[in-house]
Amino acid sequence: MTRSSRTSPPPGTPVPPAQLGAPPPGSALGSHYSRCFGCGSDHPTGLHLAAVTPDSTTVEATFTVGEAHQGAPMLAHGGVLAAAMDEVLGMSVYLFRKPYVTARLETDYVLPVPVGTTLHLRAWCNGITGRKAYLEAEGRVGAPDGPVAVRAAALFVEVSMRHFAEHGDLAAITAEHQDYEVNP
Ligand SMILES: CCCCCCCCCCCCCCCC(=O)SCCNC(=O)CCNC(=O)[C@H](O)C(C)(C)COP(=O)(O)OP(=O)(O)OC[C@H]1O[C@@H](n2cnc3c(N)ncnc32)[C@H](O)[C@@H]1OP(=O)(O)O
Repeated sequence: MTRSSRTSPPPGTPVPPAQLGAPPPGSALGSHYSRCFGCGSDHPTGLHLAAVTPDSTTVEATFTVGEAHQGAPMLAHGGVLAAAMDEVLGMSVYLFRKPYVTARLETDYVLPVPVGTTLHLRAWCNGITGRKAYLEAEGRVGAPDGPVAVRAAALFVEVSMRHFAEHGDLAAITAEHQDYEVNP
């Protein structure tokens, strides 16, 4: 895809290996928050993405475009597709066992995506330097090797758990995240 220098790792940056504590290959990845628009099971109109990691460093998920996701009649809304890409990108960087947030998200829309289409999503990390993680994702139509409909590249920035405590809902975080200490 056409990526800006802001979502491309500096030349020579290695692809990070699987982290100690990452889910083993083949694991299903749970939701990071039950009311998340992307993956939360309690979100009434969310995307309900459920993902697996085949190798502890990349993420795969499927997303079937429904009538609630339309922009033009019976075609997926681009912002919904970007949200699905953001979610799988976020899930993939979460494999590195640190909290990150999206700082920049670039999206190429390659094919129109009709309602009823199942997109096979995949996301992976191209490199991490300091707090910055450089990620990429694609969505393919109908099968893991189907035609590419959407591509995305992103810069995620590592934050401390205080980011979520200061700007969000500390009680909701602690209720669902015993894996992170909020005030380390
Ligand atoms: C609930 C509990 C969860 C627990 C943990 C589990 C999480 C599991 C998540 C799973 C899935 C998530 C789902 C999708 C993820 C979202 O959608 S996250 C929500 C959307 N994103 C946001 O709200 C982020 C809002 N932005 C910010 O808070 C701040 O701008 C940031 C991104 C934290 C950066 O601020 P900062 O910490 O002050 O850092 P700053 O020094 O400005 O930048 C650091 C570096 O990044 C660069 N940078 C920053 N922004 C940009 C940019 N836009 N373009 C290029 N470079 C940039 C800076 O130039 C700097 O580079 P260096 O000088 O170090 O070379």
